[in-house]
Amino acid sequence: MMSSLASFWVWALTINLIIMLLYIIGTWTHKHFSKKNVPCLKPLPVFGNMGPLAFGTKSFPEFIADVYNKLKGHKYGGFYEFLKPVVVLRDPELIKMVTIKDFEHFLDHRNLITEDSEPLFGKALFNLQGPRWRHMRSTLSPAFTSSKMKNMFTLVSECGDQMGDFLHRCINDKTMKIESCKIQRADRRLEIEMKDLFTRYTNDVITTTALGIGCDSLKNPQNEFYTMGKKITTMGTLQRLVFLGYSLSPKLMKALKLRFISDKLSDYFRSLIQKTMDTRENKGIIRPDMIHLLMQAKKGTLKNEEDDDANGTPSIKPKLEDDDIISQAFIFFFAGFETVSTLMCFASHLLAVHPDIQTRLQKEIDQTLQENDGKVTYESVHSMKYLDMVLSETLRLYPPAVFMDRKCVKTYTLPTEPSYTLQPGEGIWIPVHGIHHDPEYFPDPEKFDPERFSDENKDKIKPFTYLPFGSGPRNCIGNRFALMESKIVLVHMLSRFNFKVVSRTPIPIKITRRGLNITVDGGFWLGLEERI
Ligand code: HEM
Repeated sequence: MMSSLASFWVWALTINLIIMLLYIIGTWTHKHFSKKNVPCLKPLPVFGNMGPLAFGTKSFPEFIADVYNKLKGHKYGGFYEFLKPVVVLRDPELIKMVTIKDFEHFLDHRNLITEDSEPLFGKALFNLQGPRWRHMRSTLSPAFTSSKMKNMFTLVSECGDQMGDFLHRCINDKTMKIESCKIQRADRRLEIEMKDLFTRYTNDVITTTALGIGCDSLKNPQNEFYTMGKKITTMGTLQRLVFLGYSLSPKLMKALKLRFISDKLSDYFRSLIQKTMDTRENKGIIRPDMIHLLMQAKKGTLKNEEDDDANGTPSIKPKLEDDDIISQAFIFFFAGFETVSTLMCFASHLLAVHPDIQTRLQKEIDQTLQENDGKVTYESVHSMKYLDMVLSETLRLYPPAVFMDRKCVKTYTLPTEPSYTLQPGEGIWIPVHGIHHDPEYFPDPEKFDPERFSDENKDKIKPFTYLPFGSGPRNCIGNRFALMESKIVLVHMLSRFNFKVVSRTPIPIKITRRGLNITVDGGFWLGLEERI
């Protein structure tokens, strides 16, 4: 009896000690901000302030807006990414300092994924650090100038046209098989899950422009590029856990060999690009696409018209290795597949729900096409002001990148009260979704109102409160391409079809709490009918 009582107490003491130890470890860093009198969110042991993401109780945008709103009244505040203290910037002036004026202190994104844990990601521009990032960014920038966009325009426009033709046939030819895509016939119209449709479009655009491979993912719904692209970019529950694991401890994830992308997928991608480059090299094929520009960058012959010196001598960049090229093509694919299709889903949904705005946009498109003999050209697409306003407002309401980050690389004292000095390695979050929904900057923030971006109004937007593509030298290198691609598909679609609300259209929109992709549960269903 005595011995079982003693062993009970030994067990109870041991369990208590373990709980206390875990508590001490799990809250070890959680006094970081309060000790410095910095306003901060109240953390939970181990999870810090990541609970809503870890437990799936909030969607990613809701989570970011919540962090932003809880720090209301402060220019910046503290947040715990599990055990890691992170500074959240709220004030536009501070965002300007960090992303532009004092950029030298915040050159890098936080590289949770390193080159040795995930080589394809690690070597890609987004993850590169310091001088290697500088070199790669200046090497790749010439691939994204207006003149290069103009050269790629036709390739992208062909994808938009191809999609329009396919949908036209779907409506008119009842014998045509469409089972593999999420498209259903209903009388003289189609009901379409727009995420499925637009990821097929972005897949075709990115395979033709970044990989140099022509593809028709509507006609050939199971093509391997689309299947692989979906696998790479779907951030489901497993990827969400891996992402959270990397936020908690990149070292642990590396030791456990847990990756975002399986070896099979990364080997597939690597050999695809390598083969394309070899074929181009051996057969002397030249095509106006990104792979050609990357191959020029590899040879050091990619010319940046804007960099030429005063005598007109072309500036030549240093050479790159095959692996560097493969990683950049991969990040273009990754970035282009998901973000642009997300933007297109929200844009088409908002247009269906606001038929007056849709009609006004169609009028602009019709008139511009009429003035250009019905042709969709680079100049005509870029001359459409209302189109630009509609997309800008969509990016405000639903920015596909809900937050951005920076890593401090040189000690920096924030130029505000309370004083706080960031040490090298410390992270910063900029809560884009929260800022875009702040009524102080965007009155009636939940209203879809393209007029905010009209010529008369756009200058009233406070600088550094509209950040869909980030800010400063580390902003999105693909922003021109993304906008061009989105404008092209809207022109092709709206010149031929109307977007309509159907019974399955999610109203109001509820962004999913599962996974990390910004999408809606049940899908972005819309009706599509031909214009008469
Ligand atoms: C609507 C579509 C897109 C959105 C909303 C978007 C947004 C962003 C944002 C917010 C960043 C971080 C910026 C910062 O930290 O200041 C970024 C970086 C980046 N984006 Fe995009 N992006 C889009 C499309 C694309 C496309 C189509 C490409 C490539 C073809 C691309 C390539 C990149 C790359 C390579 C970076 C890293 C830049 C660097 O670190 O120097 N993005 N993007």
